[in-house]
Amino acid sequence: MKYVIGVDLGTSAVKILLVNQNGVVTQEVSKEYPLFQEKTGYSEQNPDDWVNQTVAGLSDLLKDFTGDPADIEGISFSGQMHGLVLLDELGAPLRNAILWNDTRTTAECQDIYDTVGEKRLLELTKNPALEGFTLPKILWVKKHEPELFTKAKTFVLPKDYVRLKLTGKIHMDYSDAAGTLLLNVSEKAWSKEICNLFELSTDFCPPLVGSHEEVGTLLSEVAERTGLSEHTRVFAGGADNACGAIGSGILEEGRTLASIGTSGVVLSYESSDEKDFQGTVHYFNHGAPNAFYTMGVTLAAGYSLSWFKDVFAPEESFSNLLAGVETVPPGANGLLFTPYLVGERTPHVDSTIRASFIGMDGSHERKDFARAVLEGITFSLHESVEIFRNHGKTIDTVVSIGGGAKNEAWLQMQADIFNAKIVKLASEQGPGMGAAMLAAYGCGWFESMTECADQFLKVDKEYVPNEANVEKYQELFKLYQTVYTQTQELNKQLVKFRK
Ligand SMILES: Nc1ncnc2c1ncn2[C@@H]1O[C@H](COP(=O)(O)OP(=O)(O)O)[C@@H](O)[C@H]1O
Ligand SMILES: O=C(CO)[C@@H](O)[C@H](O)COP(=O)(O)O
Repeated sequence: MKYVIGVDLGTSAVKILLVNQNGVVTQEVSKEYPLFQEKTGYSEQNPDDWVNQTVAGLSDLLKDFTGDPADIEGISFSGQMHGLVLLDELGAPLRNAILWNDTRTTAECQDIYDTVGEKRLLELTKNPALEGFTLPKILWVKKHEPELFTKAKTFVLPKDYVRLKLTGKIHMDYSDAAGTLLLNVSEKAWSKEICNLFELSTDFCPPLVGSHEEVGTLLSEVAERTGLSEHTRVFAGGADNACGAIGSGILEEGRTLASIGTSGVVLSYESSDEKDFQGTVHYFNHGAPNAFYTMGVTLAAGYSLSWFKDVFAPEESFSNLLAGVETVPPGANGLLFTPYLVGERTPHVDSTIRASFIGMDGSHERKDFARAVLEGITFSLHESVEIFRNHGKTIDTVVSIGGGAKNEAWLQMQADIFNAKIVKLASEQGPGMGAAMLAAYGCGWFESMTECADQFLKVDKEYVPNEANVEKYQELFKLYQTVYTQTQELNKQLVKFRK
């Protein structure tokens, strides 16, 4: 039997899947790394933690693998998007990576609008200037750490750094480059116009490749440390949401994905770059050749639940924490939660808004709070579903992946809040599966990504909306939406009291 490996470099951990030619996940390893939040709005990771944990994970996987390592034909990557990894001329990181959920760059986003113009930026990149994207982070380092910036030879995104250390070769794929705000998304080329306006030489941007393209083989010392064969073929891989889409079969018009990792996204396939959402949702290149996707992003989706667990039940498992939420009625007995722990992106581009619990009552128990957190996260994702519906998309079926697909009550809640059928696949690890599928397609096992999806992806269970709950949630969603407008000004005034 032949195998491929999908490496998903998430924000909480790297998750590695060994997948056989039938699409069955035969082994899984996960290794965590820390997140550094030195100040409010800051979010960083050490790029070498990613590499060390990926190598350690691959080595654990190979220790338990009973076959011949030469049968593992290919490996590919999925990675948290947008994170800035600045490299010196030797390819060493000059500082910690500044991540997608770091919102320190509001001033730099304004600079981008002032310099490029809002309309022109949308024409070139198909996206607005958002704090989480990479160009604002580059400009922040240029302004605040000028000496360090003079040593910067190039930049990469998180999974590109790991791939660089595994192969010695530097690349960035289109689906991830789309989130930098330096790519002309339609032309699939670095925008000379934007680079010139910010005095960035085009050498500063790494060579571009397609997600399924072969970029080399493993360095011999990496093969030795992991137990993999030196001949393992390495394929570029893609942005985690592009890979999540591939790993969930979002490969044709009309397909929708809800992914709840650290962030949460609602994503829709686009066969062309021609639709106009006026920047209300992100518009990126897909990991599948010549396709696109649109998506709305909740910054703290799974992160809200992990935060709640870390603060109020640090010793307990997620399943313990969520035990009993199904016995609490919709609306959590009058408790609402908004998940703005690190600010928000969709539909409110706002780096100063913070989360709220509204309606706390002396009778509330922990399970009411847990249900309110799940509902708040799901309401936030529903804001993106509504944007898509308001632009004429039909959303009647949604594939759910990530943490949100690990809990039955949460899956049913998604069906009731989105008022759509929710599909849970055999593996909820969409991005890792998508990366494995890119390697399988790259190895030539299939004629197309769709053929690969037909073979690899299996439906496990479907959840249909409960009419009575749908009605209750429609009323609650309107109340949820007013919390943002009612707390926006209050949060601005609280900024000076934050860390
Ligand atoms: N058993 C569970 N039930 C519900 N949610 C879970 C469970 N286990 C993990 N999660 C959620 O999933 C999130 C992690 O999802 P994952 O896709 O691995 O994230 P990332 O790719 O960002 O590292 C956590 O933040 C947590 O909130
Ligand atoms: O910023 C975005 C998308 O624009 C995030 O979705 C990141 O890509 C992080 O993903 P996870 O760690 O939540 O998977």
